[in-house]
Amino acid sequence: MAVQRGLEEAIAICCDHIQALDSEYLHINDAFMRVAAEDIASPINVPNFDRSSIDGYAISEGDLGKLRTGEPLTLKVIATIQAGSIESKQIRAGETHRIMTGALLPEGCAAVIKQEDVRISGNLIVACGSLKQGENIQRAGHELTAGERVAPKGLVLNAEILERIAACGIENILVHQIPRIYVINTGSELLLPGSPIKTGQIYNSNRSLLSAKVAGSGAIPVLADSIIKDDLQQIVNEIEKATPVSDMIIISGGTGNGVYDLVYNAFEYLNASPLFKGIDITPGKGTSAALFNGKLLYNLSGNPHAAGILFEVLIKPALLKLKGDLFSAREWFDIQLDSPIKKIKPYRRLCQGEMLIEQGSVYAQPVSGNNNPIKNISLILDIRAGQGAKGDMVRAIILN
Ligand SMILES: Nc1nc2c(c(=O)[nH]1)N[C@H]1C(S)=C(S)[C@@H](COP(=O)(O)OP(=O)(O)OC[C@H]3O[C@@H](n4cnc5c(N)ncnc54)[C@H](O)[C@@H]3O)O[C@H]1N2
Ligand code: MOO
Repeated sequence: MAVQRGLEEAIAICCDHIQALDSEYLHINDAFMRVAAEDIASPINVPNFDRSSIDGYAISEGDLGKLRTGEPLTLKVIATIQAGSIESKQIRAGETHRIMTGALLPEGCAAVIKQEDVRISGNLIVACGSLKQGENIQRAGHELTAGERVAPKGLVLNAEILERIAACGIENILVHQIPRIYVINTGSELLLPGSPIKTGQIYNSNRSLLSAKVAGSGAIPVLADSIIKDDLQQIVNEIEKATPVSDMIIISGGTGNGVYDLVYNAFEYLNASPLFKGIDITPGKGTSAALFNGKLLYNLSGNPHAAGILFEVLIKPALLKLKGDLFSAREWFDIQLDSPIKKIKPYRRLCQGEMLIEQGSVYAQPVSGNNNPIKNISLILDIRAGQGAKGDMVRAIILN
């Protein structure tokens, strides 16, 4: 039987019932923002040869010692080495090779002197000043050694990580499949934006809210074609339609105990395994979840304010788990309220907030409900029973 749960318990129960989606190999150019499904290690040293880190002149071991005496040293330029040249050259005392940044060092090269630091006279250079052994040389494996980990399993592959993977010469990457999240909005009062509205009707804004939240979490929203009326059979049919084509189903509306709140009845009708019915938190206290054919079914409040907050705190952790993302979970942290909550209540509440920086310190400004002027919502605040006065420390997560 489904029971009411605390928020943390509800999150854990949902996460315990799912696992990361299967993986597939993708070409590196198609892997942006996908999640690595295995540790990625460099198969080679990067670079895989000793190279010059500057445009300059290669100095042999013997000539390096001479330079240390402080006397100017004249060397004959006998070659120019371009980056990309794979020809192995040898440098002898009394000679130098002009060498470009990133080019293969000639054998016997002990350091490279900057071209700005030499005087050029025909095919001779005059160098002076002391150089350290290995100066301006990048050794093989300077960036990465063969076998070194470039990206751990579970990491979202951003531009910088993809650059490192490419630098190792890896062409195909094993990544998790992207979760497809089916969004169903129930409510006989709902209309899609663009349709003429009659008194008593409202536009379905949860569809935009939830599909944007899904997309913003790096998953694919799959939207029900139409609005689903508060009708048991319609809800059941839509869940049956959604299950084979998605990895998780989010249904808004119908979490209450009114005559037409039928989503949970649909869960029961379908024999879905109940996970919880109700969460001990406001808003969203009517939120429920069940497991149907291995997929999580969530029922969020129809109230968009509640649906948005519950998506962030309850659904997002499960979505990250489905993605195989082991690193993006948000940590709750403590922050001071810059202004009071409208009404202090004797129970735990979640609310939206803005992060403010004042004189180098960070504060949270609560933003309540749907009927506020649009603000840059950057936080969700967790207000404990009795909290909410200016200066109170509350818990928060940053939205991204
Ligand atoms: N007797 C009680 N009634 C209510 C309680 C209660 O404790 N006792 N709780 C209230 C709270 S709090 C909420 S939240 C709602 C929960 O409602 P439902 O999840 O059943 O959602 P609906 O009744 O369908 O809608 C609530 C509200 O939101 C509007 N809505 C619904 N869907 C959408 C949508 N897709 N886009 C935009 N707006 C939507 C809907 O028209 C309602 O105004 O129950 C309270 N009642
Ligand atoms: O529980 Mo309602 O979901 O407070 O807004």
